[in-house]
Amino acid sequence: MSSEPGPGTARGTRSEPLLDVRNLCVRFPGPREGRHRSWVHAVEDVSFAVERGRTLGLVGESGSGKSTIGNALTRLVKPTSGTVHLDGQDVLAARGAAARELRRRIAMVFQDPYASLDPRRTAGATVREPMDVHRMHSGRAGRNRRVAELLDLVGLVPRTAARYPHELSGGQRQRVSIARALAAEPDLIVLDESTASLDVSVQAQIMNLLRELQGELGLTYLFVSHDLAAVEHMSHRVVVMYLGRLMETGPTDHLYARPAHPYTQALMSAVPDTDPATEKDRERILLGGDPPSPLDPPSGCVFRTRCPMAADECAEPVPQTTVSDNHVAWCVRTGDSLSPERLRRFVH
Ligand SMILES: Nc1ncnc2c1ncn2[C@@H]1O[C@H](COP(=O)(O)OP(=O)(O)OP(=O)(O)O)[C@@H](O)[C@H]1O
Repeated sequence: MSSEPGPGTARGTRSEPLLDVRNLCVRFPGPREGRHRSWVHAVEDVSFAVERGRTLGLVGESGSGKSTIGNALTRLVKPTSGTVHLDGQDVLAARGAAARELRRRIAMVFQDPYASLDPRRTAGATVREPMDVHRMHSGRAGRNRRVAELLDLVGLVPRTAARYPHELSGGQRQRVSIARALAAEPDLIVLDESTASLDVSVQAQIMNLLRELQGELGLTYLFVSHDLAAVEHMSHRVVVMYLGRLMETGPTDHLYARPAHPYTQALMSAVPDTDPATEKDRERILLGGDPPSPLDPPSGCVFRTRCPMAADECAEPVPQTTVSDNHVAWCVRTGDSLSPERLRRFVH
C-alpha cells in the first residue's frame, strides 16, 4: 500500500489532527406513540480524525447519516452526545466570539449551488458576504479586491462578479460557492455532495479544482458523497457509513483494494468495472431487502439483517468506534482483516 494517495500536498511531518470527532451521536425526535417518544438514530457513536491538509471521504447510501455529521460539525444540528474538536478547540461547547471564530474556520459547500445561492445577489456580493460578516480586509474596496482574487482562484473571470446565479452555468455556480467558502479563510471545508448535481465532465473539473486549491492553500476537506469513485479520487482516508454507524475506515488505497466489512464489499461490488475484460468476471454481492428504519435499528451490528455473512454473534453489542490510523472494520466476522488494536479488543 502506498502511504501517499493522490490528492493534496500536506506531505511532511505528522501532526495532531485538525478535526477530531469522538463518539458522536445525533438523534432526532421521531413520532410520538402515546406517552412514548421514538427517536431517529441518525448518527450513533461515530469517531474519526482528519489531519491538516488532508481529505476524509464520508461514503454511504442515502440516509446513512453523512449530511448529519457535516451539519453537526457546522452546528446546523445539535448532537445528542460526543465531542468535536477543531485544532484542539471544543466546537460544540464554544460560545460568543469563540463560536463565531470557529464558524469562520469551518466552511460548507452544498450539493445544489442554485438552491444555496441567493438569486437576488450577484456572485460578487455572495463571495463578499463572509468577509462582511467577519469584518475581514480593510473596507469595502479591500473586500472587493479580494472578491476579484477569489474569483480568479476558482477559475472565473472578473466580470462574473456582476452576474446573478441564473446567468451562470451549474459549474460556474459551484465555483462561486467554493469562492464564498474560501472567502472566510477556513481551515476545514465540508463538501456535502458538492459535485453530485453536475454533469460528469464538470464534476471532474470541480474535483480537480478542489484538489488544486487544497495543494495551494493547505485546506482540509470532509468530502461527503454516495459516489464511491468520487470519494476514491478525492480522499486520503475513507469512512464508510451505514444506518448512522461507522462500518469501516482506512487509507483510501488500502480500503478500496481490500474492503474488509461485508457492507463495504457489497457497496464496491455494485460499482461497474471500467475495464470490460475484468467486468464480466466480477462477482456482485446483492443485498436483500431495504435498510432497516433508523427509528428502530437492529441490535448489535446494524447491517446484520442484510449481511450475507451474518451469524448469531452479530447480534452482540459492537465495540465502540475508535479513532485509528489503521484500516479498521467493525465486523466480528471479518476479524482477520482487522487491525491489531481492534483484535485485542475482541480478545479481552
Ligand atoms: N431534521 C431531521 N429530523 C428527523 N430525521 C432526520 C432529520 N435530518 C435527517 N434525518 C434522518 O436522519 C437519517 C440520516 O440522514 P442524513 O441526511 O444525514 O443521511 P445522508 O447519508 O446524508 O443521506 P442523503 O445522502 O440522502 O442526504 C435519515 O434517516 C434521515 O431521514
